[in-house]
Amino acid sequence: MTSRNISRFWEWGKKIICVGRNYADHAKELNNIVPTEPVLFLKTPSAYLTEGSPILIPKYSNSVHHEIELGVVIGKGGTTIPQSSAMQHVAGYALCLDMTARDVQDDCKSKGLPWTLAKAFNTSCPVSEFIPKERIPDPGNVKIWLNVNGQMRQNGCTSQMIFSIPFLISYISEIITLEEGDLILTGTPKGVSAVQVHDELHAGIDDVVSMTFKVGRL
Ligand SMILES: CC(=O)CC(=O)C(=O)O
Ligand SMILES: [Mg+2]
Repeated sequence: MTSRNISRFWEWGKKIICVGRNYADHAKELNNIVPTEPVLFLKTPSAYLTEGSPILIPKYSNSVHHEIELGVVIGKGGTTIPQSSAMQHVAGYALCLDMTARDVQDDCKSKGLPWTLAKAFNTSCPVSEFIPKERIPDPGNVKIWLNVNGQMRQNGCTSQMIFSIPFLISYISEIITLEEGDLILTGTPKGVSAVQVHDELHAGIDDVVSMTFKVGRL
């Protein structure tokens, strides 16, 4: 059997589990209630995008927003993982975008429908290179930022998360068995806004990693 390389986790086709409203400032900017339990939703592996290919706005949306997020790559699977050992299940990190068709999400919310069309379309999860866990010793205290065409739009710190990474791993693993190669998106800080065709999105985690994506349309 050929062994797979975790540094290309996006090719493995495993789960993308997303946490919403994990930063109070972002929940408030969208007039959402600050949650007392994590809000979870999923993206499909066809959402993955790596640098060099454009983010494609789907035909059915006129308002796709950027959401910059720290992604946690699972290295060791498990069910009902205690918080105390949760970090032992982490292989590393990736900077991620949770591209969101906000107009469609608003419509789904008003009708009580799931967010799949808004969140899980192809190219809705651009990712940076894989970052081995040793390169981010304290993932609960790193700056994540994003600019669009050179203008800063998002500049947050993971210390602002409502639910910590160990808590999220433990909470999620009670409901969904985590597997090697799964990715957890940990939520976005404030500053989300709509992107336009030809925009250039440039984002980073402190001085650890940066990534650039262009926007196109289907
Ligand atoms: C309202 C949202 O889209 C929630 C979300 O994805 C987040 O990161 O917060
Ligand atoms: Mg998000």
